[in-house]
Amino acid sequence: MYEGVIIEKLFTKDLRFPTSLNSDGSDAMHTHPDYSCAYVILETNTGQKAHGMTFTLGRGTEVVICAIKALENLIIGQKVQDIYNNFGDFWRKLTSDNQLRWIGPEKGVMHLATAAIVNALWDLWARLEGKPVWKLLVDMSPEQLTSVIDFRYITDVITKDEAIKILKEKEDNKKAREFDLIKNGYPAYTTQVGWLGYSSEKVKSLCKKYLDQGFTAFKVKVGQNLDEDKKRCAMVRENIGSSNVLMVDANQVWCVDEAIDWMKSLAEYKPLWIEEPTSPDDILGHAKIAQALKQYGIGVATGEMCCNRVMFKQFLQAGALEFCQIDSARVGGINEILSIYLMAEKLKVKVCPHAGGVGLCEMVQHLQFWDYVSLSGTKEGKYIEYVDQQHEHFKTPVVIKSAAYMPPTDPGYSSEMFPSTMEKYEFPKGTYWQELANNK
Ligand SMILES: C[C@H](O)[C@@H](O)CC(=O)C(=O)O
Ligand SMILES: [Mg+2]
Repeated sequence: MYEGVIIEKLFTKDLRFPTSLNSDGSDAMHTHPDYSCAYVILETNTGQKAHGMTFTLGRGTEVVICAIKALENLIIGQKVQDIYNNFGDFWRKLTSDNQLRWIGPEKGVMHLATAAIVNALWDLWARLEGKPVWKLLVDMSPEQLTSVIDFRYITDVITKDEAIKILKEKEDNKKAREFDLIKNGYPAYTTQVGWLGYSSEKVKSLCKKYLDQGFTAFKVKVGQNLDEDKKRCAMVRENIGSSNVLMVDANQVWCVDEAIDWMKSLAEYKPLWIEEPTSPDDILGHAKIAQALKQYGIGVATGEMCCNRVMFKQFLQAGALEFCQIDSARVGGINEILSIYLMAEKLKVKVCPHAGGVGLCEMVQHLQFWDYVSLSGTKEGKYIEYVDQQHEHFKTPVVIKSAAYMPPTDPGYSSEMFPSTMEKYEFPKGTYWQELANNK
């Protein structure tokens, strides 16, 4: 299959959207984010194109582009058959270049670059198979699926054989769950109501807007000022009512003990979780916070900036998170994310993906759909994050009905953006940025 198909070209685009102008996407740590992405287009000798990306916040996207270019020679000239016949081995080659790994390994800018390329490779595979990525994953046998994963460094928690066993145990009702997914979709929560820079009036009216659309779970940003947080949480709680779900997200601003104290003060608003209370690398710190907040019914959520499967492994082993927030544009793309899902399933931790960023909703839905149909087999107590930003730039944007993600049918990873978007928002030569520079 795919005989003679070779990856011939790799293009990159530095795409930036001026979201900081309206505080869209703002939080206590990232007060002025310009939602951006390092975007990759692969082209084969047959003319097939595929699209992938990793999410960035504006400045620094050019550094990720540089790292993607450093990996380019590992991709160009590859026969796609060789990649997909042994994707786990290929993924290891991509992350183990004996010189490049020194500036990682498997973390930081190099791993963001890996994610962008690997996401494009999955888009390509799904297009060649004529399926959306979620269906490509669902249709794989446990043996095929585990063959894409590099189990190095995680066999103390899960081996390939164990993973195959877990997947086999879930095979019986897969068809029924796939029907359910197509009919009812997958529950979403929204963060759109609560970006930190939004005024109280705006938060209030957005609560109403998303309640009217059927949302029952809402996330707000906290962490800059305790009195303001109390007012905001009280107001949101009053607007969404006591039976709906509230989550709060501090985006890493606190020290460990500060996080515990701050959250004790917000406990009366009954948040389901506190997200990223402290440094994303502090596993034992998160464990301490989780332990201290258990009595208040507040769980710890983290993962959107967790750099690789080894860190996730330790978070899971240490009981440092109750909600595991994989991110489709981090770690080394789908191959590595699948290993995190498998560890979370084995250690009975809920996966609630992060999606606050460009294209993250579009991509991550595929993974959570696969998890439901093939792995965890349940949606109970789980949500995919939804933010209502930049969807208009995608050829196949997410479809949300009654606060549920509906599975896409188009082949690929839903990651393709319009050429007109690139003409306008490529930095710095796109028309939007040129006009801005000229008006200055
Ligand atoms: C800077 C991003 O918008 C970040 O605040 C997103 C995030 O933390 C989330 O969606 O969760
Ligand atoms: Mg977050």
